[in-house]
Amino acid sequence: MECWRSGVLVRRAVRFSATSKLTFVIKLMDLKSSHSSPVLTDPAPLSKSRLGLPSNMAPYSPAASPYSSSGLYLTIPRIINGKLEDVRANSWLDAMIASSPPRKKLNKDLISVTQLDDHDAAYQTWMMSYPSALNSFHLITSLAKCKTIALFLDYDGTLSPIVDNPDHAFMSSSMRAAVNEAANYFPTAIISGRSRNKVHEFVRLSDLYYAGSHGMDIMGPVRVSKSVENYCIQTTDSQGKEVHLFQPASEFLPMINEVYESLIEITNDIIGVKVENNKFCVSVHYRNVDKKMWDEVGVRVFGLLKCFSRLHVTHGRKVLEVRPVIDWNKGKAVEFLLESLGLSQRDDVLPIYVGDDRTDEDAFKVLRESNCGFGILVSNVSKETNALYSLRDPSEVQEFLKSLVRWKKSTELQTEAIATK
Ligand SMILES: O=P(O)(O)OC[C@H]1O[C@H](O[C@H]2O[C@H](CO)[C@@H](O)[C@H](O)[C@H]2O)[C@H](O)[C@@H](O)[C@@H]1O
Repeated sequence: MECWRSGVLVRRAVRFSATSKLTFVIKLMDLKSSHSSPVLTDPAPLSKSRLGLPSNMAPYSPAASPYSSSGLYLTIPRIINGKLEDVRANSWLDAMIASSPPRKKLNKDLISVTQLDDHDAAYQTWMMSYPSALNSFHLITSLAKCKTIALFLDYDGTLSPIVDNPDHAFMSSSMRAAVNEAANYFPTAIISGRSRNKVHEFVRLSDLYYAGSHGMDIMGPVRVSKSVENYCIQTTDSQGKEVHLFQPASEFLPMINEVYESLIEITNDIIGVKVENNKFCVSVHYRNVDKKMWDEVGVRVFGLLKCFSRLHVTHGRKVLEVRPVIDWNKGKAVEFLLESLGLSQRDDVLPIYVGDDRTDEDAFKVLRESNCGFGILVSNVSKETNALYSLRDPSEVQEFLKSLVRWKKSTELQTEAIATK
């Protein structure tokens, strides 16, 4: 594959795969020319010294990249001996299938009783390690006693069910009411892979915080914490309220737009592909693509990305996510929001993160490792995870949120009764 020269944007014909024998005209960037690019010459956009934040906000380290420098191999997590391990895969298709477990639509007419039993047995066994947050509710509330719960919620697959058309992933009004009530009682943030504006359009609630682009676009409270303040732009939200905007990947914006245009161009002949601009990242959906063409989608996306050394691809639910290679993710966003809210490093705070996707694992891991809160994985299939508890689907998430509010109201009533005695 050839790229462009001397930092000048040119269009070139690129042969993507020997099998398809198709030639596409796309815009590409030359790694060599990167030295003359204002976007690429800068060091990583977020560095320890520049941000002045703890080591957990350190810049991206190539050694930690899931991709080799050649871009030919990627590491994907697989369950080996019951543990999450990185294994190398050189097949796009393998990786895409491995990281996109099928949505479980049980058609009992088509699935044999044995298959159903096997699935249920595996799920029940898995739930012994990741118990239902509903069944464990008393344990959870005993942990939360005398503490402030901070709620972090993923959007797709957590607050809205997974649907074929990403533009139609609407939240039910009952879920909206449950989230709204929860936000009245607990500091609450939505952390999504979507652009912040888009997830806000879906949720349409004002009393919570939003982090879009997998945490790379955070609108949070104006906070006294000096450590985060310097990296934020003070602005006002749609209600005119003063807020802080934190966008650690802002210098990637031109590159992301460039790649977005190219991805549309190189995939427009594959039926079912949808390319979504999520501001600081781009999603290439293949949910509606014939399975025989998944490989081709991967070849084209990874082929294009070879020419963008500062972008990489992660896997979501039947989606390839193109992202800047900075050490920033949903886990970092949780830490940042806790810090902004004045809730970090406090024994009287219990952060709870609810999510369904691979990208949510970063947040689960942060909570698990800091030992200050926990994750709840939304899944109706067994999966290796850093979460502590599980919920089957968004309807159980809704029930969990309502239960938390009921519990909080009753503890407040009890406190009031004691105080008036
Ligand atoms: O972090 P999230 O809020 O979970 O966002 C992750 C991606 O979610 C969306 O895609 C997923 O949901 C779609 C709607 O149900 C579904 O069609 C798609 O197959 C899923 O991957 C969203 O469209 C992506 O941009 C987000 O990155």
